[in-house]
Amino acid sequence: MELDAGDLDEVTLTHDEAVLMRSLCAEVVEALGEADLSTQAAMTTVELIGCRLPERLVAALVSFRCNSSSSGSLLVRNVPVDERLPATPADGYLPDWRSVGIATAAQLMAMSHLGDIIGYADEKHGRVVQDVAPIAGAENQQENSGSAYLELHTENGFHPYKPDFLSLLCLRPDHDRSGRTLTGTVKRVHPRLSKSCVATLRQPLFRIQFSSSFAQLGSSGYSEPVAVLAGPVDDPELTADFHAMEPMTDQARQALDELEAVLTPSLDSVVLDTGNLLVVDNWRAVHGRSSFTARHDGTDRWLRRCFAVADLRRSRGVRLAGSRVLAPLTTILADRPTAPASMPLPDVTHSVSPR
Ligand SMILES: O=C(O)CCC(=O)C(=O)O
Ligand SMILES: [Fe+2]
Repeated sequence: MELDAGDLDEVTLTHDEAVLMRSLCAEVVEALGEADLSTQAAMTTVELIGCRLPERLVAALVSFRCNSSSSGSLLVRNVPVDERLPATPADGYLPDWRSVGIATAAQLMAMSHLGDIIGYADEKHGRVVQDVAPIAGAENQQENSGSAYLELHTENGFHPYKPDFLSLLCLRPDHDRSGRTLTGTVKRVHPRLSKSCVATLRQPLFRIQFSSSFAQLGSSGYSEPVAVLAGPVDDPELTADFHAMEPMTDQARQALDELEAVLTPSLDSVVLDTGNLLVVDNWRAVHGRSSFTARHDGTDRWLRRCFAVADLRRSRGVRLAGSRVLAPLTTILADRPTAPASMPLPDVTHSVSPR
């Protein structure tokens, strides 16, 4: 069997592979029973059973983990999900993961090959698999509960422990199949960026506003200044958010606008369908979503999202022993040593208001 997946953007599981994966999912559900998913014990169970996933799928995930892909994403089709799905959760919060146990196990097993799965106490009660569904009244929110165009972003780019990978598993597409998930990477477009733009994007002249679930009273509400680009010239790491990122100088604003103008026509887009798992390299690609119309009738678009980090030990001090859930961001920041007084602060005199 050819196991070097190379630069692969897509894998479709064969019938036999999907049957094997479904039986492993059932095994995970059975083994976990009533267990709390956000514990190390549950993740060990997932990982052990996940070692037996179809070799072709594991090879693609391992290759993506180590080499990424030219699009910064990997789409896996024909992933098993539960035969009878409950209604799309109207409040974006499924009471019990076991009602979609097969899909949950499938996503966790796949993600366990990309890194260690984590959740954030600030988001959906720290769940390690979260529901992404449109919420009535939140249509225009720049959050995954909205249905308007969701601008391109690095997931939790403002967070000191942002995920290295995220995945979105589709349980239901929207009725009109117009909600397209978008991904974009600088690897594709770097020759089209001007030299001065690249030089500016490599400086820490940008700060990112915390998304609402992470912003608590008393916090500054912004990340430390960050650079948009880092690392290799022809395949840089990218941290961007075209909604929540605030350039701190006029030059930084121009550079971010140039990046957005160059990136937008180059995007990959996919209408995720039932059983499609999209994995995104959160260091190489930004993602977003086109608009769609929600009906709030129990059959709306429904994705489930999961995060993984390459090095779980980095966050040891901000998790309880045996837990995969990171403490609230305000607690993490409050416990951090303050910057030495001599550290120069970026010039914020030309700051512009966020879009
Ligand atoms: O709805 C989508 O396709 C993407 C949503 C998203 O960006 C997220 O849940 O992080
Ligand atoms: Fe996102």
